[in-house]
Amino acid sequence: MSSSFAKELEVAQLAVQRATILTKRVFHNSAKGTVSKDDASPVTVGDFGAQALIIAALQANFPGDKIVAEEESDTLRSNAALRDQIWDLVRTTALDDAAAEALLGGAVKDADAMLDLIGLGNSKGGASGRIWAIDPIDGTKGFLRGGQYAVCLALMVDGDVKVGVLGCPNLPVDDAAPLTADIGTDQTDEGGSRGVIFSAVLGQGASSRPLGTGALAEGKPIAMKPITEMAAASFCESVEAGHSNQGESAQIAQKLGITRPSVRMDSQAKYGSIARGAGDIYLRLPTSKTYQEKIWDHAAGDLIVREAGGQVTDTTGSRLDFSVGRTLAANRGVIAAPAAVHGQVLKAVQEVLGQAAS
Ligand SMILES: Nc1ncnc2c1ncn2[C@@H]1O[C@H](COP(=O)(O)OS(=O)(=O)O)[C@@H](OP(=O)(O)O)[C@H]1O
Ligand SMILES: [Mg+2]
Ligand SMILES: [Mg+2]
Ligand SMILES: [Mg+2]
Repeated sequence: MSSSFAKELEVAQLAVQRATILTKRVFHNSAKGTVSKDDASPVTVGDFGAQALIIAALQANFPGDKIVAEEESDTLRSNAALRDQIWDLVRTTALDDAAAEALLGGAVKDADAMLDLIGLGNSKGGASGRIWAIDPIDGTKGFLRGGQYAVCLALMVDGDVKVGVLGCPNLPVDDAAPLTADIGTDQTDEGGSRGVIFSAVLGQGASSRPLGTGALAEGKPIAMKPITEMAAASFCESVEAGHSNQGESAQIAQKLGITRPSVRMDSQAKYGSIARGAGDIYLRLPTSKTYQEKIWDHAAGDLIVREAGGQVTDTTGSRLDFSVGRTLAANRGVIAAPAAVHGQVLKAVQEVLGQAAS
C-alpha cells in the first residue's frame, strides 16, 4: 500500500463533494425531513442521504475498511416515508463528471442497499487498522437555521488521522474573505461565491478548492495566519451555547487582550476557517462534565489545522486522541491556534478554568 494516500484523498474529496451536493438540495428545500434523535438532537434526510453516499464511495474503493459514522439506520427501517424521501435524494444525486462518478462506484442499487450502507457506519473505532470517521452533516442545527455546516470525512490508521476532508457549502470560496458566520441573503448563491472543500494529508500540507459539481477543481495550499498582535486576533466558537461555554471563552479572550467579539459559527467550518487564516483561534470549552466529544466532529478539522501550521489540543494541553473509540473519551474541550501562540492561549484557558498545569 502506498503511504502517500493519493487514492484515499481523491476518493474522500469526491465523496464529500457528492454528499455536499445532496445536502445543498435539502438546504434549499423547505421540507428537510427532520426527526429528533434519542438525545433530542435533530437529524434530517440530508444527514442520512449524505452518509449513504459517502459510505457507498468508501465501500466501492476500500471495502475492508471500518467506518465510524454519526447516524444509524434503525429508525429508517420502521419509517418507510422517511426512507423513501432519502432514497429519492440518493438515487438522483450524482457528480456531473462520468469518470468521477465511476470512481465512486456509481449509483446505489436500491433503498434496501442504501439502508445497509447507512448501517455500515457502526464500527466501535479504536487504535488499530483503517477507520473512516464520517459526520454527514456537522452542525445540523446550523443547517436547519440557514447557517454554516460541514460534510466531514477523515481516515485514521492505527488511531492517527492521515487524511481529512471538509465540505463547507456556505463558506466563501475566497480564502481571504473575512471571517463571518453570515451566509448573506442570496440563499441560491447564483454567483458561485460560496462552497469550498478543505483537505489535508498528514505530512503533505492542507489545501482548499471550490466545491464544484464534477471533476475536482484545482486546490490551493492554505496556511494559518501568524498572529502579530493578540488585540487584533479573531476567535470563533459554537453558535449553540450548550456546545461550548461562551462565558468562559469571553473571559479567556479578555485575558489574552482580544478586543473583537467572537464569531459564532456552526460546525467544523470553524477549523477550515482558521486553517486558511480567515480567523485565528477556535475555542471549544466543555459545558458539562459528562459530554464526550465525538471523533467525527473533530478528526478532519484537527488534521487540516495542524497541516496548515496550527496546534490542536484539549484544555489540558493534550493532543486529541482518536484511538479510544467513537468518542474523544480521553479529552476535554478543544483549543486550536497557530502553533506559535498556542501555549499562550492554553495558559489563558487554564487560568480561567482554574486548572493551570501543576
Ligand atoms: N453538549 C454538547 N457539547 C459539545 N458538543 C456537542 C454537544 N451536543 C452535541 N454536540 C456536537 O456539536 C456538533 C455541532 O458542532 P458545533 O457545536 O461546533 O456547532 S454549533 O454551533 O453548536 O452548531 C454537533 O454535531 P452534529 O450533531 O453533527 O450537528 C454535535 O455532535
Ligand atoms: Mg457533528
Ligand atoms: Mg452530524
Ligand atoms: Mg448530530
